[in-house]
Amino acid sequence: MTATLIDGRAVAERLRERVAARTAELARHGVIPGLAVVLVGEDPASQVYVGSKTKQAAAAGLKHFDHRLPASTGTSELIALVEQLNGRADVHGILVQLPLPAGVDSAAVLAAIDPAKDVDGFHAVNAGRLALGQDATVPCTPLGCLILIREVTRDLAGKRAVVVGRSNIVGKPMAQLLLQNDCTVTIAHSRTRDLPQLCREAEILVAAIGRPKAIAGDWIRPGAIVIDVGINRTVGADGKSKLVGDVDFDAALSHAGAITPVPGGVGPMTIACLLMNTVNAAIRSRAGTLGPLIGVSQ
Ligand SMILES: Nc1nc2c(c(=O)[nH]1)N[C@@H](CN(C=O)c1ccc(C(=O)N[C@@H](CCC(=O)O)C(=O)O)cc1)CN2
Repeated sequence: MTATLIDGRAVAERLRERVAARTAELARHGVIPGLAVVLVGEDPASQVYVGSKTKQAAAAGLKHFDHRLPASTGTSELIALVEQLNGRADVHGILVQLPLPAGVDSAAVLAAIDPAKDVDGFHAVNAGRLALGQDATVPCTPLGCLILIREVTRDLAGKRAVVVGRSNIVGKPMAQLLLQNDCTVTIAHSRTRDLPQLCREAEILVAAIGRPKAIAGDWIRPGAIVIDVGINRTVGADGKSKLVGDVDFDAALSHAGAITPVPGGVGPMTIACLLMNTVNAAIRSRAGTLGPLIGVSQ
């Protein structure tokens, strides 16, 4: 068996087209969704991600407001900026790029974001609403993973899903989304016993551990849907820098039914979902007057 590749770049492009179309409709009502992007320090990967976010926001017709601050910026200064952005009518979404420099209290900064403008879905109010099955802004990476899974099958009810990784921004919300879709969900982590055997039970396997090729090919149940969230920079045999996922992709190809590549899988979906969340925040800000939210099911 050779797995079908799930093309995250193509799915993200289609989602961005839907975002752009909805943004154009909002513009006819005088609303331009606005995204404030806060980048602290000089982390090279963060600079690339933030650059892609602002470029893609502009291409979809959103406004973006860039705040690039030195690594020496303190927690209280950042909170003051967030509070100022909370008060602006032209800012519908606030994104604080992570990781923040050591010494900044990230939790305090994220907690300062108005939950209605929390387009990353990291605020406790949104995490709580998601857990309760209420209308919530869902973190971009797990939302992107769900959309990719639904590209393969809409028949999720009763499926055995294993999420490897228990972070607040990927593992836990991913598990909530799968649960909402009637999967039987297990979250595995570094203390899980017999991880290979647990993974072999998974009809849907989401790997979000941040360790290159940690999931071996023979851990994968034949025909499983494998979603690889890992983006690990390694050095290839040729001495060049190479991105690899948390799954041993080459080995997994002969076991999985469908699999996301790295790069070109989950990563592009993260940014497309951020744009979707921002447009949805703009729609919600006008309490029912601007029509439906962009959904995952179209
Ligand atoms: N505030 C946030 N910070 C971070 C988030 C987030 O969702 N919100 N997620 C990650 C980084 N991230 C977005 O910010 C992100 C990571 C990767 C990609 C992506 O498109 N990756 C490409 C490869 C790009 C490369 O060459 O490095 C791919 O997988 O194809 C997009 C966004 C941490 N911080």
